[in-house]
Amino acid sequence: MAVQALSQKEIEDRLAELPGWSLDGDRLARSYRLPSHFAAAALVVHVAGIQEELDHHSDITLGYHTVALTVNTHSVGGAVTELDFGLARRVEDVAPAHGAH
Ligand SMILES: C[C@H](O)[C@H](O)[C@H]1CNC2=NC(N)=NC(=O)C2=N1
Repeated sequence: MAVQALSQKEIEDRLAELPGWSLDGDRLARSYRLPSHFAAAALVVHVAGIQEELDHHSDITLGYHTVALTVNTHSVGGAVTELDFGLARRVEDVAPAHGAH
C-alpha cells in the first residue's frame, strides 16, 4: 500500500515513543548535542548511510557540537508519514554511540 499522511493523533502517539523528537510545523524534528565537531560530523555521515539504505532523506544541519534533523515525506506533499518515524527510530538507534544526547 502507498505511504499515507498520518493523522495528528497518530503522530502524537508515535512521538510519545520517541523522546526528544517533536513536530516542527509539518516536519518531524530533533536536535542532538555531541562531544565534538568531529563526532557531530560522524553522526551526519552515519545518518546519510541510513538514509540511502531507506531511500528516505532528512534535512540535516551540522553545527559546532550539534546536529539538527527535520524530515517529512515529499511524495505525499510534505506530510509526516510512517517513513519519517522509521528514519527517526533508526537515527535514535545509532546516535548514542556517537555521544549524542
Ligand atoms: C525516488 C526516491 O525514492 C524518492 O525521491 C525518495 C527519496 N527520498 C525521500 N525523502 C523524503 N524525505 N521524502 C520523500 O518523499 C523521498 N522520496
